[in-house]
Amino acid sequence: MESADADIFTTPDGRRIGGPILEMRNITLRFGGVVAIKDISFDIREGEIRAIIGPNGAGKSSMLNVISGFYHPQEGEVWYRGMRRARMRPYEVAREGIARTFQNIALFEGMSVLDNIMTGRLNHMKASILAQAVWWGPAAREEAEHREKVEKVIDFLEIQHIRKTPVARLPYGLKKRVELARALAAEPKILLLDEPMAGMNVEEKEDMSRFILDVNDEFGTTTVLIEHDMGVVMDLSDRVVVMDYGKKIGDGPPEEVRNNQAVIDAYLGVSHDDA
Ligand SMILES: Nc1ncnc2c1ncn2[C@@H]1O[C@H](COP(=O)(O)OP(=O)(O)OP(=O)(O)O)[C@@H](O)[C@H]1O
Repeated sequence: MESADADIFTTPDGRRIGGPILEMRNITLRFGGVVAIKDISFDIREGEIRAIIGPNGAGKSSMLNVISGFYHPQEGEVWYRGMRRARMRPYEVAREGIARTFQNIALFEGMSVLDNIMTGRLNHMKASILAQAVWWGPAAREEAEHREKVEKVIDFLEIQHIRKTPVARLPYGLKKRVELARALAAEPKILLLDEPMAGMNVEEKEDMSRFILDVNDEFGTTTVLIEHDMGVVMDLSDRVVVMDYGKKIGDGPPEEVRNNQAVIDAYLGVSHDDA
């Protein structure tokens, strides 16, 4: 059940869920004549794993792009940490603590894993690149601090063995893990994952699921994910928003959504009969 208010509670697996950290209020997004999102409202509570699902073209990526500041809705409000968010550019949203991964991996292929993850720290760098070049001493100190944060992420995601490897040489599943590492290196309050399991084999999915579950405990992060693998969504999520043709047709814990007739009709019924 969706609880009425911001009571703090603990999930069966021990994660503490707080009040809403992000609220989408009556969001409508149009591209010319196409209405990608139609008057959708939902909230994301601190510490929870919140999934957005729906058939192809339902508007999931558009919603993620509204959250990340890439798209600006024509109507509606985004409330973040109790305040209405002004229109912001993606880098400003990132600076406010919202980091994301992409459906198609967006890493620097020629750079090492470590250097890719370091780029996740850019928002935290006080000195400009130029200043860093000139004032060598402070910049070196700052770099050491960033390295420490990055090492924590590398340990957490168990990728020490590939830290020097150019990303281009990695198998797909590890690339996805490096993307997650880069997002985590930004120390986000909210982590947006766009199809984190896409293209992965079973073992890679299991690893990724474990990391997503543990991320809150380790870094205090709230996670929002789009995912097509229903098994993963049902296992991982605390609550699920279901979209279809830009509308919200379901919202609640996985078992509730799974039994929602509108959802079954639109999406789940045809291809999934897993218990
Ligand atoms: N930049 C854009 N310009 C025009 N139309 C767009 C744009 N982005 C999305 N749309 C349209 O908005 C609707 C929702 O698309 P969106 O990509 O958000 O769906 P989705 O649920 O993420 O789909 P998928 O699961 O296939 O990734 C679609 O009709 C799509 O064609």
